[in-house]
Amino acid sequence: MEQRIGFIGLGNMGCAILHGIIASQFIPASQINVYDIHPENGEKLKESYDLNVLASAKEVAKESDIVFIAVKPQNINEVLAEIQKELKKSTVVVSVVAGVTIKMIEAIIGYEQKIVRVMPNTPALVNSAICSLTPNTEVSPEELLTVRGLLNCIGLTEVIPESLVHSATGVGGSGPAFVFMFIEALADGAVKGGMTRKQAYKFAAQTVMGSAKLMLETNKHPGELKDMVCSPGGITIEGVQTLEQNNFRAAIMNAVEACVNRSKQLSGEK
Ligand SMILES: NC(=O)C1=CN([C@@H]2O[C@H](COP(=O)(O)OP(=O)(O)OC[C@H]3O[C@@H](n4cnc5c(N)ncnc54)[C@H](OP(=O)(O)O)[C@@H]3O)[C@@H](O)[C@H]2O)C=CC1
Ligand SMILES: O=C(O)[C@@H]1CCC=N1
Repeated sequence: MEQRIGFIGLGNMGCAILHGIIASQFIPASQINVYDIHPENGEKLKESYDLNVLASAKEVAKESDIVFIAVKPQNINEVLAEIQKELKKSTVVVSVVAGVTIKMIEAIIGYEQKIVRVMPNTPALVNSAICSLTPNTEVSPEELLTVRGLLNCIGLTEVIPESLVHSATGVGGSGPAFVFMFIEALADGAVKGGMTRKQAYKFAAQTVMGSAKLMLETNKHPGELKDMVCSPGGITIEGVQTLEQNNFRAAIMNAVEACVNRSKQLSGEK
């Protein structure tokens, strides 16, 4: 891949994507341009990778063919306003900013600019992300394929209509936080039973990872996989009943719904 990739915003999400891309060796670090308002964030990356730490968002926009915007929603407008004049017509702007719609971005950098909204998640750091992609009409199928190819090196990808990005945010973007809470709670249960914290985290994390891998690789329904664990008159079904009595599923659904609603609010939807 000859394209030069730019990152504006080197926080949790920007760095997770960047580390994942470099670890995949899909492109050399020398083809990556980065900028963060905190110079130390770029300097820290420079200690590990031979990438280009630039002095402004403008320079990243000027020197890159694909520009990832990975700042918080409250900061994106200033970034877009700053880079607008530097963007080439051929540059693809990739926004991972939750709740900020393509129209909101076009309103600042222009309706002819190529934009892809992406909703990634932090497992990008270990090349195990799920990223949704939503292009505007300026992005050609080949250009979308290029961006998708880049994101395929950090995990799974799915092209979705913008109407589904709120849900992708709730389940994919925010989902890892709920999974980590679940892992912590699983481990607490094991610690209550006498396991050390370290052992409990290892069992809990591997159980979640293994269960997800089992589902993704067998394509079996989660209910069927749950039933495979619940021996008749056995142990697991006791726990399942407890979770049902405590509205476990509803609690998770409500958490995703809360994220969807917040995303809609950020997008100016009712
Ligand atoms: N974290 C996640 O799991 C996910 C995040 N996202 C999205 O990714 C984006 C970034 O999130 P996250 O990485 O968590 O946030 P972070 O705050 O960790 O990272 C953003 C970085 O950009 C910096 N920044 C702020 N303004 C500018 C600017 N004008 N120019 C350059 N850098 C700037 C921030 O500095 P400062 O700290 O001073 O603001 C910070 O260092 C958000 O829009 C979020 O919605 C999407 C999916 C998942
Ligand atoms: O919490 C947030 O706002 C970001 C977007 C999705 C995950 N993290």
